[in-house]
Amino acid sequence: MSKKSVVIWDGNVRDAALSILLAVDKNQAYSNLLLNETIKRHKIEAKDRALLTEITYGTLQHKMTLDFYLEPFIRGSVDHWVRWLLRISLYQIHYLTRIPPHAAVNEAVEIAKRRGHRGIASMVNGILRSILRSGVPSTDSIEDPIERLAIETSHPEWLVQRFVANYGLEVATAMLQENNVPPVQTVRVNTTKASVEQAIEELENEGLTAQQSDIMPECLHVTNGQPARTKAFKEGLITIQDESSMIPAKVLNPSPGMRVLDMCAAPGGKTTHLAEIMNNEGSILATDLHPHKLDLIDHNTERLGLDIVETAPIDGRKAAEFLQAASFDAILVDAPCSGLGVMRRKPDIKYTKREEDLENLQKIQLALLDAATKVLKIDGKLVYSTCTVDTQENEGTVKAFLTAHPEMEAIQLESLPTKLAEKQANGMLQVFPQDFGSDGFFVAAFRKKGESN
Ligand SMILES: C[S@@+](CC[C@H](N)C(=O)[O-])C[C@H]1O[C@@H](n2cnc3c(N)ncnc32)[C@H](O)[C@@H]1O
Repeated sequence: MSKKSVVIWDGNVRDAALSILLAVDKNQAYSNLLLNETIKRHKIEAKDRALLTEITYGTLQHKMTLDFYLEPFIRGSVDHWVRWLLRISLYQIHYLTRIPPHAAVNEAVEIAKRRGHRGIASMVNGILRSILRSGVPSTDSIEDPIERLAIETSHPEWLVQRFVANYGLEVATAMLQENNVPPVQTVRVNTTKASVEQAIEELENEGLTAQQSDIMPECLHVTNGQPARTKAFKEGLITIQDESSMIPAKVLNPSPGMRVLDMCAAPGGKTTHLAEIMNNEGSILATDLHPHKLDLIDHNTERLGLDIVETAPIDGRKAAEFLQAASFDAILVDAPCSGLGVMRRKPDIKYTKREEDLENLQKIQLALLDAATKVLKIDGKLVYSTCTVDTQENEGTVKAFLTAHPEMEAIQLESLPTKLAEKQANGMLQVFPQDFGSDGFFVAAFRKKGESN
């Protein structure tokens, strides 16, 4: 968050949603962080929490579509906050069937009176009631298919264009639509402390609903309740993590006793998974460019009771200057990336990311991988992962890396659950959000060849 934003809570869900969205827009606050902070600070109860989350995320997710729907009904210019009020109100009217439209209009009018004056309230009332009478306009009038898809799914045109060019219209459309579907909460069971059955039982004893995933065995889908607030979490039985983020450690699959490097490790979601897979035997060096982020890794390892992890502030691109050559059995490079696979969780990314932001990422990714090869043992395994859906940063980086490193070879992704293993091709796996309802993610694996092979 660039500026500290604090949202006042007076029990009015729509007003709080409006304040969050205004802060996200004006101060470049992150929607997920500000929403969580608001809920925590004001101890907002479950019912209000669910509606606040739904209205805030939903409005942000559908912002461009809502603007298209509102356009014919707005005459002249309206204040910034009034536009956001119209968006949250139309979001409820158009997308939330359980809220009676007149209730959404009345709430909007009250907020307009409180924040503005009677004149604004009457304009808001007029606009919303006109939409209720005549319905929202059809997108059929948009001739250009990319522009239409951009408006219908509320993504900027450059992104739609890029996805279509990379993956074709059908896959891109499914992905753009899925980005507007709220994610399922998932947690990873710390198998050094509890079995999957025990973790489910603990969570259910605390009133949550959890089921084992049919993809990743150590993953639970939590459909009711807040796992981060449970005793099971505090006692280190679980980690909050998206199911796709569990793939890289599974693919690296280090054996107990190995020496492992996790090069871009903070906040430690994958470091701790690696330590669990190693049954807390061996050693892991978890490094990150930003020293202040290393505390997050330490907190996580402590909570989970994993003591084989050491942390160090190292720029991964310079790893060979600080670490012994050919000294690691296995290395994970979970690289900085454009994050286009996680837009469901962070819808503001859609509107703030620029195409030029993506340009330098491959250079950093290649520099990290290059350094990793130097500190990897012969026959050692290297896994590269990103939480993005972009051929340049994923397949493109792999191709450039293999060209520059004849001593490295792409290898099959092993130890993956069948449904995921089936999707790999040439030592690479691209998961789209629409595949399993998890984040968009990419993983590739390599082996360092010996002298003679
Ligand atoms: C995708 S996140 C890592 C998430 C982490 N692996 C996890 O599972 O919790 C990428 C991380 O790379 C770090 N980073 C960025 N540039 C780096 C560099 N040159 N060397 C090391 N780490 C870097 C960022 O600080 C960020 O924490």
